[in-house]
Amino acid sequence: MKLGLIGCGKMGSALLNGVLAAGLVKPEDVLICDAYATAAMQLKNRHPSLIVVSDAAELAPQADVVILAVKPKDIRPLLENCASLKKSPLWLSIAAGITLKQLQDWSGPKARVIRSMPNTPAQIGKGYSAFAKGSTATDSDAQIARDLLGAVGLVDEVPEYLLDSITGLSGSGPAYVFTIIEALADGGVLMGLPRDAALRAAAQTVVGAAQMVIDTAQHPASLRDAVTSPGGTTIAGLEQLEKHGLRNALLQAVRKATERSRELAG
Ligand SMILES: NC(=O)C1=CN([C@@H]2O[C@H](COP(=O)(O)OP(=O)(O)OC[C@H]3O[C@@H](n4cnc5c(N)ncnc54)[C@H](OP(=O)(O)O)[C@@H]3O)[C@@H](O)[C@H]2O)C=CC1
Ligand SMILES: O=C(O)[C@@H]1CCC=N1
Repeated sequence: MKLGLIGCGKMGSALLNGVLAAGLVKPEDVLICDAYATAAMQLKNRHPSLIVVSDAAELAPQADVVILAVKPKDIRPLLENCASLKKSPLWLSIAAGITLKQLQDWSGPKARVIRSMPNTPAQIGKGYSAFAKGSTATDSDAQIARDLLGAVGLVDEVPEYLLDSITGLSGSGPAYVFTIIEALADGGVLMGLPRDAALRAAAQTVVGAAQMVIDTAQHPASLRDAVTSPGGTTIAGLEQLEKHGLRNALLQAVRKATERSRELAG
């Protein structure tokens, strides 16, 4: 399979680094391009066998599958520019908000399109992605999306209407969790821990707690109860989280981000 990547920015490079690390494709079978040439060269420096081409119109006919990793606003002109090419790849968009109907309208009625939403932990094989396929895409196209996204973490096929909420939760979610880790570490510093020790303790606590949710399949509330001794330290901390609205802050973050994803469709 010849894989193309259009847009070698933060998410495109995270995804490609993850796919290459997983060994799903060889770098010599991957074509890349970016409007900002330095972005493509940074990837090329890391994986010298990657093939750098000048633009999407040059890349698309040479690839079987193309990951579209440009900003939502750049998708339409890019696809319309490629719609008249003789050979069309399977388009795998990761753009927030851009719908299957838009992808199909802009790429032409025969084009095969998939809309997906990965997240940056894909870079280390710990991503979460969801995708939905367009009406002309086949089951084997869905399998390709499952293989590519699955090479860098967990993946689910979902009805398209769920993808904005997925974007608000797991697409944007790493940023919420980074903020939580930073704030936990600040708390440790406030209480006298050296900064590096506080950051290490905070990050590993988040990793461990998340892994327990996945491995034990227990409800988070039940796992939390096991930490929370009567009259102990944890309940004193939890009281403050409730008082200062952490739970509602996270609910509202996912709600706003989901609404923003819906707005991005225009
Ligand atoms: N960042 C994240 O965590 C996630 C992002 N996404 C989605 O991924 C997409 C990319 O986001 P992100 O990586 O953050 O963005 P970046 O801005 O980091 O990367 C996009 C790159 O694409 C380039 N580009 C724009 N137009 C073209 C074109 N026609 N041909 C080739 N390259 C082009 C841009 O160049 P220039 O800057 O010169 O325009 C830029 O270098 C977005 O649609 C976003 O919604 C999805 C999941 C998570
Ligand atoms: O902030 C954004 O719009 C992108 C989409 C999901 C994560 N980052």
